Amino acid sequence: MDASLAVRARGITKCFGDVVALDGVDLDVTEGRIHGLVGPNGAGKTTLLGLLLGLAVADRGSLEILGTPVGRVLSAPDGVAGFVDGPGLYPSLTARQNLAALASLRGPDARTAGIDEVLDQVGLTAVADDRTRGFSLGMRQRLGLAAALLTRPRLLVLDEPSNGLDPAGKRHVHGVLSRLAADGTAVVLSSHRMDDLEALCSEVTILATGRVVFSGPLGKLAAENRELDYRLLTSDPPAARELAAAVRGIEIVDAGVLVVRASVPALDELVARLVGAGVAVRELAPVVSPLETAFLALTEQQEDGR
Ligand SMILES: Nc1ncnc2c1ncn2[C@@H]1O[C@H](COP(=O)(O)OP(=O)(O)OP(=O)(O)O)[C@@H](O)[C@H]1O
Repeated sequence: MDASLAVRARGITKCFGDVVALDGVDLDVTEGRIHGLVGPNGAGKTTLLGLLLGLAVADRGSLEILGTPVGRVLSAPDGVAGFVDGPGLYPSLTARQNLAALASLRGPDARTAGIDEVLDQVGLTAVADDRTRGFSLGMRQRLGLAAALLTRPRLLVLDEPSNGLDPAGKRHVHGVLSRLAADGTAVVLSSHRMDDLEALCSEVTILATGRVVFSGPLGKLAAENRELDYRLLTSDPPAARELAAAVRGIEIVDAGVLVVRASVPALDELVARLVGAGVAVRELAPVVSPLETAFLALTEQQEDGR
């Protein structure tokens, strides 16, 4: 057993009747890391998160959470908090009353953070005494996060936590999750937003039809020899086009707004030539992120193999 692993899953299989939702899934999540779970609809993400939260048990395989093997009986593992399919809230109670109800359900001996503290953490202090019936999706998501933080979890499990959040809300929640991870909490979250995952996660697991098609550091996905399309804004577009056309390994995809298809070494060569020719590079960014490119390629490969 590896003490630094918050989750160690081996060969996890979970079926619903004839549907194999998870098929021999291995997953390692290290303490203090934010681990992203991605996959097309129906890939098994929510099912896997539900197993981590103790909402269901696997049919086969072994699961250790925070160093303790999970048995075959339904129970929430100690130190784990979070939600799938949106947080469960009482609509007729205020945000503060919802949290107070949850804290009292946990009993006087439970490790519980202060209600004001968690409301402040998620940025809901101003609406603490409003009934949650009128809360937007983003506000409900934040309150769900506050409810999870109430338990001071060592493993936080979140299904699409950025759903419904505006850019400021998303930034706020990203800050909360990053600080938790810096303090040693492991965070596992699912998302369909590749930009969110790239901004937050150090590791990702890609699921497709219940199987892991990639698991590991994000950097490993953005392999340097992979060709991507890059948008290039410079101080002298005609000169940039001419220089791009002359670099071996660069294909001009769009000559209007300059988009080039290149591997990282060819792109480096182009940037060096631009700088050498006195052309300023104002923006250079992949049109589709490395994670999304890898995700699409890996899942298409799996679809083709079926
Ligand atoms: N309670 C259930 N009863 C029957 N089938 C289920 C149940 N829960 C999940 N499934 C099936 O298991 C498979 C995986 O579902 P799951 O919800 O885990 O996928 P997901 O990756 O979270 O999808 P999405 O991105 O759409 O939320 C799907 O085929 C789904 O229909």
